[in-house]
Amino acid sequence: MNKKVVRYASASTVFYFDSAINELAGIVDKSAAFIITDDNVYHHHQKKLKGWNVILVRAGEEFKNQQAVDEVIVKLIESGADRKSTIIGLGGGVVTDIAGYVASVYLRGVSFGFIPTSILAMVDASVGGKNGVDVGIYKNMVGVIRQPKFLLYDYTLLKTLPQQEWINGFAEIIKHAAIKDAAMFKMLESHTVKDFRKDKQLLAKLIQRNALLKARVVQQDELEQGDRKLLNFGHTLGHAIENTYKLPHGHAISVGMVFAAYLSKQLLDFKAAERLVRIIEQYGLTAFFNYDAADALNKILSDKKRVNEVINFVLLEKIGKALYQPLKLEQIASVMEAVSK
Ligand SMILES: O=C(O)C(=O)C[C@@H](O)[C@H](O)[C@H](O)COP(=O)(O)O
Repeated sequence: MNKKVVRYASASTVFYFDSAINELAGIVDKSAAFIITDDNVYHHHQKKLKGWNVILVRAGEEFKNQQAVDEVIVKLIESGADRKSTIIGLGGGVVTDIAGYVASVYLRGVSFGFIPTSILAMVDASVGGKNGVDVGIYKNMVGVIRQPKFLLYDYTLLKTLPQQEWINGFAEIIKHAAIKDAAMFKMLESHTVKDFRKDKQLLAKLIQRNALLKARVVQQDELEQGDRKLLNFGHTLGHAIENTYKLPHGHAISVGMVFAAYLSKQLLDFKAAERLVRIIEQYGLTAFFNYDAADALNKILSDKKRVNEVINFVLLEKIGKALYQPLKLEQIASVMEAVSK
C-alpha cells in the first residue's frame, strides 16, 4: 500500500494507492460501515463484500437522481445508521456521486470514503469532493463539495471493467494532460488503451499521476473560484449533449474538448486542435458528433458556469496550458455551427 495524505482547505483525504479491498477492514469499523454499490459491481465482487452492510443502487447515469438518494436514505434509516457510521461508495462515478451526496446530507453529514471501480472514478469522479445528482437531463444540478475521508485504490477491480468503460475513463486523463500536463500528453500519444490494460505498473503510475494532479488543483481552489474551473474543460458542451443523446460521459466531454479546441483556435490562435482530435480518436473516443446546435446552446444556458448571458468557457492556449474566458453565447454559436456538422 502506498499512502498519501492530501490536505484541502476544508478537510484531508487519505489516498491508499496500490491497495486492496481486503484492507478496508483496517481503515473503517466494519460494523459501522455501509457500502453503497450498484447491481453490476455487486454481481462481480459480491464475495469480497461478505460480512459488510451493503446497500444497492441501480447502475447507470439515468439513476443518478434524487429518487436514488431518497431510497438509500430510507435504507440507512431502516438499518439504524447513525452519526458514527461511515458510508463507502464502491463503484464508478454514479455510485461515488450518490454515496458522497447521501453521506453529506444524511443526519446533516456523516463521514465517507470511496473505492472507485472505474478508470473515470479513480482519476476524476471520486477526487475533489464534488458529489451530487442530475435533475432530468441537467447534469449535477444539485450537490455539495465535501471531501471523502479516504480513497482506496484496488486495481484488480478493473479486471471486470468493460473495454467501453476503459475508453470512457481516458477522456478525463486526456483532459488533465491537455489542461495541465504537456509531458503526460506526449506520453499518452505514444500509447493506446491496450498498453495500459496490459501493463499494471504503467496503469498504476498513470492513475496516481492523474488523481494527484486533480487533487493538487482542488487543494489550491476547493470551491471552484479560480483554477478548479479548468477541470471543466470540455464539460460545457459535454454536459449539454450527454444526457440528451445518452452518450457516455467520456465521449460527450471528448466532443466538448474538440469543440473547445476549435474555439481556442479561433480566439487564442491555439495551434494543436488536430493533435487533440488525433489523441481522442487514438483512445477510441468520439471527436465529432452530429448534435442539434440550437438545442445544445439552449442547454448551455442552464450550465452552472453561466452568469447572466456570459459563460465562463475553458480554452487552451497550448497543450498543457488552459485558461477560462467569459464568452457570449453568440461567440460560442458561430464555431458550434461549423464543428457540429
Ligand atoms: O471536479 C471538478 O471540479 C471537475 O470539474 C471535474 C469534472 O470532470 C467532473 O465531471 C465534474 O463533476 C464536473 O463538474 P460540474 O460542476 O460541471 O458538474
